[in-house]
Amino acid sequence: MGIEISRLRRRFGTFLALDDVSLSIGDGEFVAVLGPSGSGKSSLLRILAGLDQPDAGSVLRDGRDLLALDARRRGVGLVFQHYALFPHMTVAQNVAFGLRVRPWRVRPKAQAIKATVEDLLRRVELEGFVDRYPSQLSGGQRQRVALARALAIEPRLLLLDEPFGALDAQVRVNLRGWLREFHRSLGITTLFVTHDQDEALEMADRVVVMNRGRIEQIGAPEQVYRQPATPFVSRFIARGQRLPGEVRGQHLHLFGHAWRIENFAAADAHEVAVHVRPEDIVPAPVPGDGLTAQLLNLRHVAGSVRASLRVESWDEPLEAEWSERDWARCASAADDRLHVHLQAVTVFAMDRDGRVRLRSIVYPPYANSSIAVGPWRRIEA
Ligand SMILES: Nc1ncnc2c1ncn2[C@@H]1O[C@H](COP(=O)(O)OP(=O)(O)OP(=O)(O)O)[C@@H](O)[C@H]1O
Repeated sequence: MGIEISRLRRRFGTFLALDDVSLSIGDGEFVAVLGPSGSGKSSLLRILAGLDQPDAGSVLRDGRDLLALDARRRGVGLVFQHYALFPHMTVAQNVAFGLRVRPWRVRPKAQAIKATVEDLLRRVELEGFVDRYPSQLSGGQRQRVALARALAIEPRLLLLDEPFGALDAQVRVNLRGWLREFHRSLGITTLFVTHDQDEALEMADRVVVMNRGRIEQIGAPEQVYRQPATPFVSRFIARGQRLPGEVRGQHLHLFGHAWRIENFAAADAHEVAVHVRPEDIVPAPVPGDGLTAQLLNLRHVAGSVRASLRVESWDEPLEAEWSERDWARCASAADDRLHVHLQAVTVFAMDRDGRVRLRSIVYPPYANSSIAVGPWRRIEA
């Protein structure tokens, strides 16, 4: 049955940190909550953990009111960005803490606690570290101890708030794969808060994208990346960049091409936004074909090529990203001029209130510009 979060609202003074947030989390699911700083991610986590109360809304676990339970009785394991390990306790004592402080009637025997600690340290691959103090561990090791400590109480829900936030880039990347595997072996329902797109897309079963206290989209990583529901998701997840597209009459006009628009209620399109991802601006296979582009600068980064371009007469530089192979193919381009194709663009149609009503992903052909734009997908408010 899992967890049913319904219409949560949290206000700080006049500021709405959570605005009507609803989300279902399946049993054993790994969900990432992704959003920029201040979007409400931690506020949501704190309410689930029992560290804060919402002003409105409900949270049910297996049909029961989770918010009515005291934080200690929620069966929630918590890991924060800054290791909250007790510095004066050894690794083993830290991991055992949650069990030792239980009322004596439900406290396991010392031998059982020792066995649990050993088992957990083996799982987090720190079995030789029982007697060390936190100051004698690396950042990544401390976070794994924090995870073992959170798991000692056998939580039904694991809440991770930027657990790798304070670690350096390489350690973060290593721990991603490790945590993903770890979750697979344990199967505990997990909510993982991060502002790092790669981290969320690589690890989670589903991603919840938040912005200004609201959920913009919930979906599988591939889905939020390929089919963003809003211009914000497109920008934040896929580095979508705005193009000078506009709807006039029954056509979408973009860089001198006009595509006929089908099944499109003008009332739904007070405004349109046309976005392109960096990897969808590709060098044209045939010289002279496609849109003209001026190369503003070029960087070679870890096997790919990142270029800033001015396309046609559009003032705003566009970022493109290619493989070295694609770049080699068009490197014959004379001086700083080349031709590019837009392989896919996303068109959002907004109503008068700025709400996205329709979205279409368009694969513009260059030889034939009479293709209709569509199909449109209705975006539910
Ligand atoms: N106790 C509080 N009093 C007043 N405002 C608060 C309080 N807690 C959070 N806020 C505000 O609510 C908004 C959401 O905060 P929250 O910590 O949930 O964001 P976040 O998405 O987790 O950000 P970050 O990635 O920076 O941690 C922020 O603008 C923050 O300043």
